[in-house]
Amino acid sequence: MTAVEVSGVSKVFNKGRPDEVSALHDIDLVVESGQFVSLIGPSGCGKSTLLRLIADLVPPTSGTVTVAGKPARRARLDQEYGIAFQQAGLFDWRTVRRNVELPLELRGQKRAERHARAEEMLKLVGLSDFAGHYPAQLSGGMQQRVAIARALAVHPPLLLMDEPFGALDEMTRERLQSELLRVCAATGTSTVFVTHSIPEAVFLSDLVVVMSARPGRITETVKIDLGDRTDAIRQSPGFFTAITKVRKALRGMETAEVDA
Ligand SMILES: Nc1ncnc2c1ncn2[C@@H]1O[C@H](COP(=O)(O)OP(=O)(O)OP(=O)(O)O)[C@@H](O)[C@H]1O
Repeated sequence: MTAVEVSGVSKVFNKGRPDEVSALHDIDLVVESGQFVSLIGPSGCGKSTLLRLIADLVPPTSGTVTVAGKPARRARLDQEYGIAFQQAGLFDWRTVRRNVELPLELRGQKRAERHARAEEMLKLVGLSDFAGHYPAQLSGGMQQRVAIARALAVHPPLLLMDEPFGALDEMTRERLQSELLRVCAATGTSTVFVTHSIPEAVFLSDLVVVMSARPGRITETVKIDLGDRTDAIRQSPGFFTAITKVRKALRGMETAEVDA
């Protein structure tokens, strides 16, 4: 089954008003089960809007969005996906464990079950020792890991992430990228990931979707075939070749030479 299917989707904000914005035009996108797909493109090209459409946080003006074989609204109600945004969005007054338990509480899960699942997720992101801490006692990277643990707590088949590592330093960012891939592989989760970073998109993805400036369209999808993502991959010729390919696609120069 496909994880996400976006067909002929356009989005116009404030339609018919002077401040009308055509944010997305005729988007077709398929994310296969277990695939990691990144969205990249210039600021304002509609990456976040596309992610929000998949999450059913905004409705499309035209076209259809299917998640796990269901209309986006049904998928949202069934909690078919987890979301993690740039700000970790944790609740300050809840401990780390109780932040991770929140989506399970909303599902009406029993205390012991919630507890066990939260422990399992925190172990997965390497934060077992911090379960009783409050978010303010953690670094930004640790808070992001809690947000990822929370997004994964209900074992959603799909993870939607909007620049989750944007505010982090380069070393932490690279470490979390590797952790995220490990967690997704362990749980079989499909991911749609918005980023501004070409190396990040290439390192993480099976497919990098390149979008053009407003109204956002998909101009190219670049398949990334790098095998196991060890740290050594970041130094490999294949990694740099893929980066150049995405950069060319972003510049709209499929054939011309550009500096790598
Ligand atoms: N709720 C809204 N109401 C009106 N316009 C909106 C709304 N949300 C987004 N837009 C507009 O839609 C366009 C696409 O915005 P979006 O946030 O999706 O872009 P983006 O590619 O994620 O940008 P960035 O890379 O800067 O985060 C922008 O012109 C933005 O102003």
